[in-house]
Amino acid sequence: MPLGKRTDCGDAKYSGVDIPFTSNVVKSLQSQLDCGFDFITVPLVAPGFKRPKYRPGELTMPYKWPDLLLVSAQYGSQIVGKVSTWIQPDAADEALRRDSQAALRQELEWATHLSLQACILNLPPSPSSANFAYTVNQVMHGLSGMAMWLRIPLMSGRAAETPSSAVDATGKASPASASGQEGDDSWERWNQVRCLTWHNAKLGVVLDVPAVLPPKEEIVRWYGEPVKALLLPTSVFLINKRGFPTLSKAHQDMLLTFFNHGVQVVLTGESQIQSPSPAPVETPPQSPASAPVALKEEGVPLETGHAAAQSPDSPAVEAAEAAAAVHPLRVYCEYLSYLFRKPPLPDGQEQLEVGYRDYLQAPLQPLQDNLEMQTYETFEKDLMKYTQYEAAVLEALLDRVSEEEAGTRKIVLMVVGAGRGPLVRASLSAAQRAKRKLRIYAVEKNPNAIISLQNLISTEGWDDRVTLVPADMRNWLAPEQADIMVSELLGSFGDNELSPECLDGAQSCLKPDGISIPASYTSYLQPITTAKLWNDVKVYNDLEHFETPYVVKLHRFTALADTQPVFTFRHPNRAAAIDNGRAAHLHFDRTGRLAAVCHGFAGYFDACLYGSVHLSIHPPTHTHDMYSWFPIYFPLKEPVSLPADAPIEAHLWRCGAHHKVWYEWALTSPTAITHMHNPNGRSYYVGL
Ligand SMILES: C[S@@+](CC[C@H](N)C(=O)[O-])C[C@H]1O[C@@H](n2cnc3c(N)ncnc32)[C@H](O)[C@@H]1O
Repeated sequence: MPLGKRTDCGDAKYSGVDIPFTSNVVKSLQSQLDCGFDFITVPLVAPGFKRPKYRPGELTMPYKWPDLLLVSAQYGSQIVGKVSTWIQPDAADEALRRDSQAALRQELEWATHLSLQACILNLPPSPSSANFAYTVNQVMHGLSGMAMWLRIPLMSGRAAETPSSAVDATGKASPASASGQEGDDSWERWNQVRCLTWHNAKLGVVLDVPAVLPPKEEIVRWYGEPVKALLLPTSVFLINKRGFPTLSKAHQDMLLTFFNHGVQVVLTGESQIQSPSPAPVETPPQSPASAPVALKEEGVPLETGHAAAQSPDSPAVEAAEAAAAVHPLRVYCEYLSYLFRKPPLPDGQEQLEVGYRDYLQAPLQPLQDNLEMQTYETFEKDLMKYTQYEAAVLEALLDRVSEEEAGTRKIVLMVVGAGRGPLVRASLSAAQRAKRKLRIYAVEKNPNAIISLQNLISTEGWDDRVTLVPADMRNWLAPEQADIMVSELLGSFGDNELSPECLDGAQSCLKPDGISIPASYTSYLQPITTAKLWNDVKVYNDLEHFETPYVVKLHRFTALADTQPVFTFRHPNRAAAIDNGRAAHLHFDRTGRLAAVCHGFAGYFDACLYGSVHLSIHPPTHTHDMYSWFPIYFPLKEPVSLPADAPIEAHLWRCGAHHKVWYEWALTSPTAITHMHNPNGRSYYVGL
């Protein structure tokens, strides 16, 4: 039974439980399914199993696993195997190394034969993981379904060196636990294996959650990584006054974020619910790593009847014991389900966007292509965008026409790229509010949108104020010049739908002192970790897709540095010779940041419509409640590993030829120089 029904949390509706090796897998599995878990993680081999010494070419002993008791569909959905923990393919000792490699291969092949959902492998303890990666890589290349989950401590050795910012289960700063190896960043060892296996999408991560959480940046670093599950020990839970397990606020927040990223949870360890009923503990909580402690009212699952404070022998505590008697982990499972369902469901728009999370889309080309009805409909639902335009036109009208002139002077306003008319409506509404007179030209080159515009004008009775112009704004000869030119030709990266080229062509229709709305726009770039998107591009197995920018609702990603401004365009552009080519050399400071991998860049824009009115998808200034644009993603063909603190240098060029515009990009520092992406627009360009 899944944790709950939430369309916004993907795979996270599934919870698993870790069990010891069993010779009766059917019974063990059934008991956990009855408790409410969806799958079990279980060792593939009995702990005491004596493997014969490795001899090349010799048949090794079969496992004592009752493989015929379950059908492959159950193996594929309800069982995750765990590889033996003694295995050390990179051990210094030659015999142990050879035995380990043979055993690792053998266990993985056995798991593959069973068609398990996934196999959990321990991160090798030695600093080098090359032999481990070598074997895993070979097995992965023959895999069709099964995934490999590398088990990594969430608390890396690096965090263990900076105890001041670690947070314990009660939410207080606390000395670090020993989960990570001192001085050794477990993320780096994961990265080594991932790089050696060339970012194979079958390789994921399961994170061991410690009682003492590492600093936030350690956790955030995993958001862009392929985390499949959190291993959550029962010892991390606190026991509340009513005898039920609960998690600290810090642990709850972390779990909820990972749930939201589609990450599953696996409960490990024995139940900590004591029987007979736990004594009420009124003293401050003890160390979370030791005995369970009483917690105040935080995180109490109301569904399990715990709303009011209870005495230890009250019916509620008895209920906790009774539930634990049915299955010792039942109350934990119920708590996880409660936590999963706790956050409010996303509202209408957010809910709509869930389906677009981390989904690669080709950017629109409204100049080269004619947009469809559905696309216009989507634009028009974004009320905030038009509210901002209306505010900008209002300000411009008030600045341009004084109170004294208001009754006599008529302003000529052109909406260039009018679509189905929402900017015409916003401009008329602004004029009404400003009490200024307006004559509008609605210029549109899409013959289908022109029909809609024509209908709109006559239905709304705008014929006396609005003139429809079916033309390309770049070569329309206007009967008069405009005071104000309004357009919305912006892409996720500002200029990427060729607003500069279109408006440069149209500005001959603007009076020398005329106003362009937007007045300017600036693009921004930010390096990111996004294993999901990078692997989705890799699936195409060609260069072209790595040299193409995508519009995407970024969700599972980590920002690796602050954004940097890239290109700015201002309108009207009165330069003697207009050149919309640009070259940006970007420097991203990463002082104090952890080692990470860069899978490419996220791009945004901030447009100044007029005066103080902006339209922005740049995270620091994002226009509230506006959702017309998702960010853009520029991938890197080869992900680049970044040492801690190392700055990033990147270059981006905007290039043009007579029929097209394109971007080229490269990362030039710190550790590697990538090739130049998209030379001469060979893989991607925007048609003029
Ligand atoms: C992003 S849509 C915006 C439509 C509308 N203003 C809105 O906000 O819903 C851009 C519109 O500009 C039109 N367009 C693009 N380039 C144009 C050009 N050179 N001349 C005339 N219209 C153009 C497209 O056909 C499209 O209808």
